[in-house]
Amino acid sequence: MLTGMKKFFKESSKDLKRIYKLADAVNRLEGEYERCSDQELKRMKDKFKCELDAGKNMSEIQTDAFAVVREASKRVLKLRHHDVQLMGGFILNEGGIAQMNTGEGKTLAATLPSYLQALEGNGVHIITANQYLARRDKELMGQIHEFLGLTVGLNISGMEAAEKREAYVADITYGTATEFGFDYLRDQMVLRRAEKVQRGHNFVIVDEIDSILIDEARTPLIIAGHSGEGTALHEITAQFMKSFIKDEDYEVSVESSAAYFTNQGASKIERAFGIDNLYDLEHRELLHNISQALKAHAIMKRDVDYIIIDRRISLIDKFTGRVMEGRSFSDGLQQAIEAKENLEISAENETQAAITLQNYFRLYQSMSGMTGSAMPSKAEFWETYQLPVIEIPTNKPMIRSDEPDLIYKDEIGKINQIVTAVKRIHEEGRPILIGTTSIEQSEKISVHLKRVEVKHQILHAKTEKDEAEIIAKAGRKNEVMLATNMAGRGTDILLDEAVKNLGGLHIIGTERHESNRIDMQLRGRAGRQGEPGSTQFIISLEDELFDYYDEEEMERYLKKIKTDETGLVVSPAPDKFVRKVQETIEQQHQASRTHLFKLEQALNEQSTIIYAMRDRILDLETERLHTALLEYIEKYIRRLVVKYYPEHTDEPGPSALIEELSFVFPSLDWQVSDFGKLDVHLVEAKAMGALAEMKQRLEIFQDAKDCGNQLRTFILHHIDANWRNHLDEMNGLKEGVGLSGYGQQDPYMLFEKEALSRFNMMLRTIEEEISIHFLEYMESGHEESGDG
Ligand SMILES: Nc1ncnc2c1ncn2[C@@H]1O[C@H](COP(=O)(O)OP(=O)(O)OP(=O)(O)O)[C@@H](O)[C@H]1O
Repeated sequence: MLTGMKKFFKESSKDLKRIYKLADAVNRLEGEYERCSDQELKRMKDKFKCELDAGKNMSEIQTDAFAVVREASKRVLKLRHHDVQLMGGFILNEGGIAQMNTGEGKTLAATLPSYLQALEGNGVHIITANQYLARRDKELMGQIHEFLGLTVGLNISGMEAAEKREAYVADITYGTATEFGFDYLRDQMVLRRAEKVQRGHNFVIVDEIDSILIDEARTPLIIAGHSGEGTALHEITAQFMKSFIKDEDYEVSVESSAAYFTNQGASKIERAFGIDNLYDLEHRELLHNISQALKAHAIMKRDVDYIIIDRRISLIDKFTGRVMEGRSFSDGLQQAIEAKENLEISAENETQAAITLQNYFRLYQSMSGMTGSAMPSKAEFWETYQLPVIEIPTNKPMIRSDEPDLIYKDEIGKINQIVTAVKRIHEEGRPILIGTTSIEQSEKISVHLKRVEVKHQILHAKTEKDEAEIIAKAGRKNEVMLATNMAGRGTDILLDEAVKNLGGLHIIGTERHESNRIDMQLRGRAGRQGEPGSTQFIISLEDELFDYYDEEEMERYLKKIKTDETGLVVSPAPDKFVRKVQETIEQQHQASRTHLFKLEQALNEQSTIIYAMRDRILDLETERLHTALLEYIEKYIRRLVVKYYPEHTDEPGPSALIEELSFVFPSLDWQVSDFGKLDVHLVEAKAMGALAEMKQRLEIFQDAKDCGNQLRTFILHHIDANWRNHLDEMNGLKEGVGLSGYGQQDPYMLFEKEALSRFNMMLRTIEEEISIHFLEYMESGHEESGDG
């Protein structure tokens, strides 16, 4: 039904009419539910559930359910859902993306479909942009659901497994995408079913969905284990890089965030390490290590890409300005940065499980989302995820004034203008939010504001613990807040009444972001709920954004520009130029997302197979586990027989077969002379006879205490170890696939083919290892465990 509905959604305007009518129907029910007592409202849950059990479908009860939630909200939070919020709620309920302007109250809109969907009892997940919002929304919106008799859970990082399980059992669970994704990955590594924390993937509402499916699309979640590589080399190469000079020893391509050694640089390394050719295969490890050291030295910036807290590196998400919980740089880069910063070097990691956020959300029966900035990516949402975007009108007309950008030739002109603008608006008493793209930049502007004695608060990843307090003050008279993108998506700055009369919050953007959507989010902190406000970007052509743009085109433009005496670019059409740069960069990003998405698909399917295989082992009872084990061994034996007695040859390979079989059945005394004369069926029969003996031994083994679980661990251990190896191999394979094709062939098809063949090989290796090690394991007193 959902697919049909989504097709229907494509015809957006027709849809809007239909949704209007539904909202109207809810309005007509208002009087009826107003007359209900609190208890009666609460009991509606049971009534709806009965109706669903009796065969009604959700669309038959949706208007009543929405009316009930609205009534509860009026009583509990004193907030009455606007009609546009009801409309957003219907879109979400049907698995679409509701484009609702910033500040329209998406959080409250989500309470409607989450109640309705939770009635089925399979759990609803609400994904917020960060943990601060998850907690805020759970505590606030949760009151409505609890009032209506539902349970509400909060899932945040650092919780014990038992607490997480409790959060997931709730009817509605709030949390961030990464936390849900990591829980899923951890669930794929448990050795007992009861250790899992999630209970399935039913219905999810993703707030700020463009942030998750677009901005974060290129960052996978990775659970890494230690592989225990040495650290000394990192220290040596980091030290060595300090003497390297840009454009002499290495070159930087900002566009692709990469740095390369020049010939001179490579020779320097070769001399220092006493080798002939750095690029020889035998120096692969050194080359890899020193390339990462170069990246750490030349590309990765402290207080931009990462911060150091308690002598440890934490990654900063440039789209949200927040620390990326639980993530570290992969492939030795983390260690290279630690060495550069003279920190203790952590053990190098090997991928144990990985998933991209998009693929995680594709696990759900139904996904829906909301955001104030979906429209620019409407086509991508449809093409990649088959998610329709429906634009919901605002409740009140938007009166915010978005002033044209001021574009300066250089940074000095820009900062002067920012300071002038802040002083002028500050004198009027209006609160100001200055949005920056990094901690480094915030600190720079802070110095200038201090010089002119403008008091200000600073919000960024290092001051995160004070976030709620800083935000609470930010809408008051005379307040100036300097913030990274942390004050972006979801941040709700409440204005004092006096401030509304002065003209509301003024926002200054100090850099255009790589994506216009992020600019929209920053502007969206002002003019919420029809309130007054204004915004303006004050930028310079020296901003980082322009580093990503084609160098020659940039130079050509710079030659043509005319500026006034303050350095403000007046022609030719600076705003048009900036828009073009931003669009070009967005297109590049989209191409690379599509590339990654295609590569991920093969691996995603394989993960599904492996995880299903694990789940089967987790769920089997001891006796069935034996059968499963014998099946593995039987398959392996049959494959061996076919291998050495291929169908159409007369020349069997008995001695090699016996050798391989003797790994599985070491006590068997088979002579080559017995085999040479036998035909293939007899060989197979004999091997199966040995298997039957093994079955008997298993039965004895079965009597031993807890043997079922030990056996489970044994099998899972072999599955997991091979899967980890495979993931590692696939990472290498992915790197080798360029955006362009090889000759006439489609690179993705080649990749898929290779990925499939390696996967099948891995499945065979799992059977082989289990077959070969099983007897050994039984004889060693079955003590082998899953950690290794
Ligand atoms: N029906 C309503 N009546 C009155 N106030 C409301 C209503 N709905 C939401 N609000 C208020 O509007 C403000 C904005 O709400 P919220 O932060 O949920 O917006 P949002 O759409 O999520 O914004 P963003 O896109 O920035 O995340 C909040 O202060 C909220 O309390």
